[in-house]
Amino acid sequence: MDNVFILNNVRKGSLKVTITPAQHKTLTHLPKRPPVDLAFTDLTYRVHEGRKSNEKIILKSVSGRLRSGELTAIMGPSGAGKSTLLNILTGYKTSGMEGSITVNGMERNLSSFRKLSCYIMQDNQLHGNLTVEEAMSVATALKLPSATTRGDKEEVIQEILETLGLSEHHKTMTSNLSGGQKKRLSIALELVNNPPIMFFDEPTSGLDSSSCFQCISLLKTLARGGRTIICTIHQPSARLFEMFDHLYTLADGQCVYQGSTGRLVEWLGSLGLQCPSYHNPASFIIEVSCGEYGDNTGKLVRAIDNGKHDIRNGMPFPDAKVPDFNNRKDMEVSLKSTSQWNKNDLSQVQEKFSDGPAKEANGTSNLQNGLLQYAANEIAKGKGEQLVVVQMDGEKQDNVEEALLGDVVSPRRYATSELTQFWVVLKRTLLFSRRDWTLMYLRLFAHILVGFLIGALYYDIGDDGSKVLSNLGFLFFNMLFLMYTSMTITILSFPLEMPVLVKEHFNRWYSLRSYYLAITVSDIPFQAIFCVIYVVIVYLLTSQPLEWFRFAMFLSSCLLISFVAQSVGLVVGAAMNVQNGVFLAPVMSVPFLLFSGFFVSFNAIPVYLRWITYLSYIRYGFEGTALATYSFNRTKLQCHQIYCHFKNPNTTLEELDMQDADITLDIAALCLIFIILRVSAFLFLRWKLRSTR
Ligand SMILES: Nc1ncnc2c1ncn2[C@@H]1O[C@H](COP(=O)(O)OP(=O)(O)OP(=O)(O)O)[C@@H](O)[C@H]1O
Repeated sequence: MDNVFILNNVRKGSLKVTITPAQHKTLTHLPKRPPVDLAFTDLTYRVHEGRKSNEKIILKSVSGRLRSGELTAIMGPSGAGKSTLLNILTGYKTSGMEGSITVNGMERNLSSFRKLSCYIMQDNQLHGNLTVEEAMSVATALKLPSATTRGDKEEVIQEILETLGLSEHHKTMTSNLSGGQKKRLSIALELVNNPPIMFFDEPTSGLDSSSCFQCISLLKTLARGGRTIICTIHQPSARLFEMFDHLYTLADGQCVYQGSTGRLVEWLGSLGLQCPSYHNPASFIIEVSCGEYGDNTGKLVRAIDNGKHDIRNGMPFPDAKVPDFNNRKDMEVSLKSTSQWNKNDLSQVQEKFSDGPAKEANGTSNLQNGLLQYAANEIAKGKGEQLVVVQMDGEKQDNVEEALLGDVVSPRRYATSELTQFWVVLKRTLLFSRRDWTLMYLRLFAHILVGFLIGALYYDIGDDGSKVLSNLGFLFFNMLFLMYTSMTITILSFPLEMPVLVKEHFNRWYSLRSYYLAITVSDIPFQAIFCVIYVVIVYLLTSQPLEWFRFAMFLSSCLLISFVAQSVGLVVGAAMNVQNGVFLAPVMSVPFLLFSGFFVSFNAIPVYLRWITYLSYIRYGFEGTALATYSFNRTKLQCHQIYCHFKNPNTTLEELDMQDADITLDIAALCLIFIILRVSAFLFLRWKLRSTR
């Protein structure tokens, strides 16, 4: 970032410093999007704690307006409800909310709104194994329509990276970027489709003062491009605070200030709260909200009408009295002042957007419309009716129709087809596997090492009639080893993907279906290769029958067991966190191991417990390998002792109650369990994504 900042605007008495980026960088290659204003009225958010009757109100009927072309800060003491408000405005939280949210004066359609907005969460949520350039390529491949040419995508990437000061680092791995660079990359990724509304949760957290300044000045530049930029921020320095155009302050779930940052001190002064000289106004409003100057929250909330008033530059302070909309005179006064505000707003907007000047001639503005609607509703409520009146500024309405209605008409939720999303996510996942070779080598090493160990332990026992019981132990161990290796890998790795998935899926990069398909398909070839290597080693070293069809059946059972166990890992990984999963998955497997037919034969199991054997995938795998080894008219085994009870393979099958078993059924059962588990994992993942919101 090489923005040069100029200081201006020295005012009488106190030094008033406005920091303005001297040189605006423009992003010319991004898709054109309309300016969008967001308003919320009487927003209440409740949660139930413990018992259902224990209700907690987090946001208490707050209202506000967030305008395009402005950088808005949502501030307040810890626990005031900033993140909650942001989560509601983004659409991340939807349940438990009351009140109305409008987009350019029209009731928000969440699905369309999410196409216009992006939410950049506090912890960046980036994949560390990609370079900046690769991460940007993935973002452009997913967020720009497939029709966009490769050249155009590259231009978009180059332009964004240059504007955000990341072009020097395009080959740097994301994990090696500094905190500020990671934040800029998060912004760059979302900027690809040029969302007109961008939400940031604590964009400056964890950054030093210089990076904070760079970050906020970047947000300011984005706002100056006509976007609506909203971020929560804890307690900015005076220098940062001055950079915000608009401040929305919460205290205890209520709005204590809404308006331009420049008028905060004056407004508080008018209410008898004098900000000490040389004191940071941002700190002062937080201190006031925390009650350090007495209990002023009620007074401030009433004065600002819980966010319905807006303290604008150059406008008289609103009457702290709440207008009575049943009183016609009050309503006329309010509407008159609103129309004045909007003329002012419009002239500001005209200055700001050289490419899209607002037309004063269009007259009625959104704020005025909001008030008109509010007034009409208030009057209607008095008569026991509910009116919904929506009037709009002509230009904005066109924009919204283009962006919102256009999207509603379009059946597509995403910029690209699900096939493209699948392909891009698959390629990205394979790239991670290539980059993260440690885990791959470990898995390969484990399969080879254990293969040789087992081969040495059970060396040459496969055709020995006196060692059939040991051979059955070998068959069972195979199941155990393949089950645990494939299951634990997924339990450990899948939940780590979750935060990035939440962000990317919420910001409409891809559908959950394409993502899930891609990540489930991506590991299957690796697991298959490891399994084949292991099976070849142990099959040969233990001298199992050297017939191709037996080997094929043996291998198929082993492969299916590892795929099914991997699916169990996916279900557990999708449904719970690593700690719970690591404990629960092996514990859950115990009944399946007990009822596998190795420890107790089917006929010896009490009738009321036999149903568990039908659910035990280990049983089908064990039966499959046992049949491959001893069924299909296998000739008698060699016997080097006086008497070998299991010399005849049929005796072994009888002992295991497998003489009537059919390997086709075992394979079919494993395939069915595999499909059921994969679908269940998808459903759990969908549930988890919804429940985290
Ligand atoms: N699901 C929930 N159940 C119970 N209480 C909740 C829930 N979500 C939020 N809260 C409470 O609501 C209040 C506001 O939380 P929120 O995270 O919005 O505050 P915040 O202003 O962002 O705080 P901070 O600046 O510390 O992050 C807090 O007291 C929090 O404990």
